[in-house]
Amino acid sequence: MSEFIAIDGPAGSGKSSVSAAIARRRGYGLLDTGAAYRALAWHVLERGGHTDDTDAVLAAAADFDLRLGLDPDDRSVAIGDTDITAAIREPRVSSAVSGVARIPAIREQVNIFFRSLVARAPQPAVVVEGRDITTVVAPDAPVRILLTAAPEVRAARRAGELSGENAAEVAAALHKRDASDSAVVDFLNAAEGVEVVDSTHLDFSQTIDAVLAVIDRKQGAEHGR
Ligand SMILES: Nc1ncnc2c1ncn2[C@@H]1O[C@H](COP(=O)(O)OP(=O)(O)OP(=O)(O)O)[C@@H](O)[C@H]1O
Ligand SMILES: Nc1ccn([C@@H]2O[C@H](COP(=O)(O)O)[C@@H](O)[C@H]2O)c(=O)n1
Repeated sequence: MSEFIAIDGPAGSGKSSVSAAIARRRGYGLLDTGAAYRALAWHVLERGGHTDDTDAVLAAAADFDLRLGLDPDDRSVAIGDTDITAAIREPRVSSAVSGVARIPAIREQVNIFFRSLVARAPQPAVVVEGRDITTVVAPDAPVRILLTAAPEVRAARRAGELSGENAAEVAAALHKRDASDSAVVDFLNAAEGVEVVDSTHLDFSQTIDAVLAVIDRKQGAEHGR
């Protein structure tokens, strides 16, 4: 049985990039749970629907052949035979995704999918990153981390990735998404037993080291090392 390494945090906190680096370094799997929500949002839009329309989201979810793996070196996402790896990162999907994430039945459906992926994983552990992994998906995971950074730092990092986008608009969209998402699950405050790593004053490499230090300490305690 593969072990959960649960990492939550707000948008742009470094969850995906830091988790991928750690999974590669340790030979673990990587599960980007946000990619599943994004894929469903893309699917709703592709069917001509709107993610504010609960019936349209539920209908899309009933016909949702998501292909999402655990290989940190293969971050591809598909629905059936359609590769949507790049499409799910487009601003139109980022703006729509909170609409699918607010629906409890959708959260239950994707959580069943996540748990079954980890249960069948060939790796000894899977780094699972998202918003509710430490609290809902794997509240008993031996390693639970809230990765955060100051809002203006997160916005600047995200704006730095998106060439051609207006920095103020990128920041506004990121904060709007956090506001919508945090009304559904609390990923701004650490639940009991969850360790906080704040990367506001850390560079990328220092952040990886800080997260690895928590993982090593928690796994050592769990396995009596
Ligand atoms: N400590 C850091 N210092 C500098 N840049 C960082 C740091 N951590 C992450 N980054 C960069 O910040 C950007 C956002 O990181 P990433 O996409 O991993 O965040 P995320 O939490 O997964 O965001 P989202 O939830 O919006 O998908 C990336 O370009 C990443 O390389
Ligand atoms: N555990 C999760 C993960 C994600 N979401 C929703 O998906 C959106 C995209 O996530 P990213 O990590 O790719 O930014 C996010 O804004 C949430 O709406 C979620 O609800 N729970």
